[in-house]
Amino acid sequence: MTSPVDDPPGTPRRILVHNPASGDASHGDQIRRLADERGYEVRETESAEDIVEQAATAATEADVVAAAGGDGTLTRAVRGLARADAFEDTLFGVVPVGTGNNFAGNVGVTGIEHGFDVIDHGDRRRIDVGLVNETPFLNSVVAGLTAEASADTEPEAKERWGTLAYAMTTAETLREFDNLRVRIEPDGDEPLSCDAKIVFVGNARSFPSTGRTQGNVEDGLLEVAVIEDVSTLDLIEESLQAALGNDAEHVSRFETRRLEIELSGEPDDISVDGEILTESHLTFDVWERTLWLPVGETYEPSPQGSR
Ligand SMILES: Nc1ncnc2c1ncn2[C@@H]1O[C@H](COP(=O)(O)OP(=O)(O)OP(=O)(O)O)[C@@H](O)[C@H]1O
Repeated sequence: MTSPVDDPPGTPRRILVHNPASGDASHGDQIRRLADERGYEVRETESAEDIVEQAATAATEADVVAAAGGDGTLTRAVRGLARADAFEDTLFGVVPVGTGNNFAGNVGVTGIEHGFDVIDHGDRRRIDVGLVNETPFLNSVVAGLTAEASADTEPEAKERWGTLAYAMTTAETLREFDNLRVRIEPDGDEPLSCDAKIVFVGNARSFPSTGRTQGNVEDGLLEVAVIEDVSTLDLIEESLQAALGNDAEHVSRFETRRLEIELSGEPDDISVDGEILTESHLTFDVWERTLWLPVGETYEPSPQGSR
């Protein structure tokens, strides 16, 4: 490929951080070919932590840092940009080669070649980055009954139902679960507290209320859906209703910048962009309109039904 020293002056330097294990791991040749044609240096990652490190290093060397992977890879690459304090002058490109590719879908990137095209020709937006316990996330965090089950959720179900697949998988486990304590601090409003079985916190992704899963990712707010303390059978019903686009009785929705969740007494599993972490207390925040991101044609800044 073209070496950076051969580039004419003023050519932006481009690095693609590639997770060779994402998805079905069959994309290596295509990624290298397209990257070469379009002037990217490809750096392959070796582990989850290596994604963060390689993206952080790339951000100090390049103007465009693209990540080829699934949601877990993209989130970690953004953590790398944060570590390098590089949001101001780095364009972040998305090349979807994962299983679900939820984030790519929500920003209008539909495939590998399209991902490269969007970096060159897409509108450049500045989007929010969510924070959970000071760690950046892109899509969503799920705490409660469903998070533990999410690791077992089939990729196909994940793609079809999104977050609801977790609820449905959980329903199969039929086990007791202590409530979560949730404290929401809406801007300019009194804080409010409630108990919940499941809390969904979305940034680029919303808990469907009208069937649409793209969240508003430029409003500085997280979309919170609280599923209250209902019996497991009610929970299944609620999940199905929500999947059908109906608002369900036990689902309360909020938009807020700040939120705290106390897990039930001891550390528990939560799902952060599909990866399982173990925590006992969650504090959320938002870096508003921070990440420079080229988006595809179907991206909508304020999608209907994303509340
Ligand atoms: N060589 C590697 N480099 C980086 N990560 C790797 C590697 N091998 C395995 N992994 C694992 O890949 C995970 C990230 O996978 P990723 O989310 O990109 O793909 P996916 O799960 O197929 O897609 P999606 O999240 O969109 O469903 C990391 O959490 C890490 O544990």
